Amino acid sequence: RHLRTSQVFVNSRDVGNEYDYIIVGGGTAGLTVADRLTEDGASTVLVVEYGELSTHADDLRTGNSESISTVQGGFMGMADATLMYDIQSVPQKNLQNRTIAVLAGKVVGGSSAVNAMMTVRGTAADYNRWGSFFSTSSHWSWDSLLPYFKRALNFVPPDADVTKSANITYDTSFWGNTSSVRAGWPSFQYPGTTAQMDSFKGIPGVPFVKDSGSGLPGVYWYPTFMDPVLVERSYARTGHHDVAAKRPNYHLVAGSKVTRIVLNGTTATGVSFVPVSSGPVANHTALETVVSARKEVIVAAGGIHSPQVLQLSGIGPRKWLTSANITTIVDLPGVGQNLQDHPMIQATFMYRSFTFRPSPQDLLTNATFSSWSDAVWAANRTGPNSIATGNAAAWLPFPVISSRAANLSDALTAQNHTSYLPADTDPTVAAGYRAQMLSYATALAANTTAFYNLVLTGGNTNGIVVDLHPLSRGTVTINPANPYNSEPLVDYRALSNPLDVSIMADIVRFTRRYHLDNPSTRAWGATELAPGRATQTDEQFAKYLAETLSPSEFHPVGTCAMMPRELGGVVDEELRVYGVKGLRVVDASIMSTLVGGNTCQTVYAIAEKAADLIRFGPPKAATA
Ligand SMILES: Cc1cc2nc3c(=O)[nH]c(=O)nc-3n(C[C@H](O)[C@H](O)[C@H](O)COP(=O)(O)OP(=O)(O)OC[C@H]3O[C@@H](n4cnc5c(N)ncnc54)[C@H](O)[C@@H]3O)c2cc1C
Repeated sequence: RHLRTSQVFVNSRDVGNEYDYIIVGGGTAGLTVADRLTEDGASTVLVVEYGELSTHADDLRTGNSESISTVQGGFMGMADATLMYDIQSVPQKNLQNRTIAVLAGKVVGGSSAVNAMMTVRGTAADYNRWGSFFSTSSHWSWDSLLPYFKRALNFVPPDADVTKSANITYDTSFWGNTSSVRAGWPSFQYPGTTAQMDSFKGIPGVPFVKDSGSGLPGVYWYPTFMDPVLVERSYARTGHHDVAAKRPNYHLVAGSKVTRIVLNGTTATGVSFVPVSSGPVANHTALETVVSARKEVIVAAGGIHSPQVLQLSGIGPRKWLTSANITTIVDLPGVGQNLQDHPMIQATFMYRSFTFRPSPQDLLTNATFSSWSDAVWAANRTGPNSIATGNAAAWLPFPVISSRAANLSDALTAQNHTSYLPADTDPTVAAGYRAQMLSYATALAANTTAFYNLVLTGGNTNGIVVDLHPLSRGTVTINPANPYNSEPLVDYRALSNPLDVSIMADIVRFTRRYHLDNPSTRAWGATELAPGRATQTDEQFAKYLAETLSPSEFHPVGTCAMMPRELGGVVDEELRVYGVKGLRVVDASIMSTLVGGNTCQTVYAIAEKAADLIRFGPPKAATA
């Protein structure tokens, strides 16, 4: 059975024996790299993807299911179980043993098919930090990534009338216009959103930034991963797969799980995969297909599954591999360590006198507004239904939100960092953690890294704030009881570094200040619903966070970190796996430290840069 084009297969029988490149995972990064590598018309690429190609008849123009293409609300994809992996974290010791849903997209397009479409970058300091772990002349820096951010997305400015009425600012010099992945804007904004942004002027020191792509922290507008003409999600499948699938040198096999990278000694020579439909299988089963890579294997299975694929292939911490009965080919202690994600903290406020109309709540309570909204959507796909999760937020440095930035910075420097890692952590991984914490200690006291995120929706209630740089580090481990047929064990190790409580407490305290003790919001009459005024001290916050914290905003990174090997790194600056020839990792897992923003745009930029590293090698200055 062939799907859509002759290059896309659901049956391994149709796959060739040998390709120049094999890409494990047809997600955000994998499809970007595949598109770029096949642009020359000559290099042959096979993408092996666990999920299916969405061929739903919901949308005849793009073949996407409505769960994927619908923009409104931004959450449809993640609520569709057919598109998501079914993973629960291990019980979180510091969160009253709660388990947490680990969300990741399982479909051609990966998590870009199901994400909330917020199109943001981190700050320049976040990207410079990655390079700083190598040298001052590293080619991983804001300046060297900016061209790849521009290549990654095609920015389409917002409608002139909406721009004017909502006071949207942007600067196209930070954007490109060539990619088939679009950064678009809804054709409507709620007036309360602009008011909520302006109200940050009531707090001294809050920066306002003209464009979300400028690498600066502050309050700003940002676009949506959306095709502004179709008013549908724009993602790696529509922007890269659909482009590459027209080329005879691009093949993708869907519904196929890579079980291991095939190694000849310590050289990657291909991959082995099995049909997902076959259910549980033993390793080296008769069902497996082995395909050879003439040049390279590129692992792009995402922050949760890339470390799993490496570990199943014998590349990882020897102790974990031995316990799962897997022969160690390369003892690489960092594989699956250093898990980071953005914790979401509940801080819920409700306004009694929010007079800005219409507001998002009117969609539910005002029949006239909601009928108008449906009518303009039906007529020409405009109006409130073109908003995903919103386009405005505050991304603030720690000294802006906390009076104890210098104290917490000193406390972080003075910590015995290793004591907050699992007891058997390899010394190289511990050294990398220490380097990260020292870098964060500087960042906590500086105005260049955003720690605080509050999304502004224009409504009369607001409930979630995000810690953009948690200090705690988790793990992703193959399940020793059944490594080939179970999802990996994901342990966020939430709040394992106790300073996270202090930082998150200050994040909530600042949110209180914004809503309750701010001349610009006073008239709105905010009431605090959570945590409630009784929660004041760090100790009280520790209890509140244990009860309510979600350690994930679905942005897992760091598990195949780009760091020097002596700092527990898994890949070098060219994203090559240490100790293995012909093998790279290209996806969210290579971020050594989280960026202060949702991760998808950064993944696209990493993948664009990786495609150049693969085709042309490192930039000239870096090799000189
Ligand atoms: C629910 C949700 C909401 C989010 N919201 C936002 C947002 O609003 N804005 C934002 O910027 N970011 C958001 N993100 C994060 C962002 O989407 C991800 O960081 C990014 O897409 C990750 O890209 P990736 O290439 O690393 O992994 P993915 O895009 O997840 O790709 C990995 C691919 O590998 C496949 N795979 C895994 N294992 C195997 C295997 N063994 N064999 C074959 N294939 C395999 C997977 O099926 C998947 O297709 C969100 C993520 C989620 C899950």
